Amino acid sequence: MTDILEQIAAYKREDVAARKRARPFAEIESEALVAGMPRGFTAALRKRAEPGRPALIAEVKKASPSKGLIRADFDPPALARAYEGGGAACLSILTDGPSFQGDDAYLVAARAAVALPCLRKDFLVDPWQVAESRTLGADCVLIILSMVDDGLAADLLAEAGRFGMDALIETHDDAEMARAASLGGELIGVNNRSLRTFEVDLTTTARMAHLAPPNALLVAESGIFTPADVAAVAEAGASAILVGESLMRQADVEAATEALLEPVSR
Ligand SMILES: O=P(O)(O)OC[C@@H](O)[C@@H](O)c1c[nH]c2ccccc12
Repeated sequence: MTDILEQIAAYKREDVAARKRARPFAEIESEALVAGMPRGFTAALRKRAEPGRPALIAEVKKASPSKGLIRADFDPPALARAYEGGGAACLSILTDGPSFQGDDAYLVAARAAVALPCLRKDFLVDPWQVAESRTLGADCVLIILSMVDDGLAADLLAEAGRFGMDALIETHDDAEMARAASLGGELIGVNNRSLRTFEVDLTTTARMAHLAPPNALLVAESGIFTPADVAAVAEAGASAILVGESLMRQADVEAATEALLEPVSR
């Protein structure tokens, strides 16, 4: 059975092959090396995180394979400014077209509108994409362990480091957390949503947090809707949260961002 991850990996490999033909590695690499200073992504999260109050990575997300269209009125620079004003520490911008209606231009435009570090949210299957991400302004890339083997993950991580970028290593089960730890990941995410079944379970973070290396910064990803959800993953050990849908569905994104980060009294 081919699940969605395999489908995505297949079209990404084709897409990257085409992009590479247009811009060989030596060319994209030299562009990446002169693309300016990355904004420290992990550093910004560390600076913002407080005990019981995780730092927010706010996601610019138009649509998803599980939810379809999430936000019709979609203006990446305006959304980026709303997130910044509402207290986000960093942004995540989806650039995958086929599954998420993202675009490379959304990353460029959103980053230009704010001072926040930006994650390029896409599916990496080739180190060439890390260099490309830097040319688009990305300060951080995503490495989804369920899509890559250890050798490729290590190459992607090293490539990010070479360009001064951070990498968010995404896990979904105990075995992947063990792989993230042995890769020496400094920024490790637990996706509460299975990318294979789309099932969301917020307790995934709590079940896996104790396996994260103590020096890593832990990010709880997906399915976070309320200040109580934020408090629950913070209690489980997350120092940062990655939130898209729940904020994208609000008319006033800035106010919703502020409200989500409001501490809950218990
Ligand atoms: O919209 P949500 O449920 O708040 O989730 C955001 C983010 O975690 C999610 O978009 C995501 C996490 N990992 C991914 C990998 C690929 C695509 C998307 C994702």
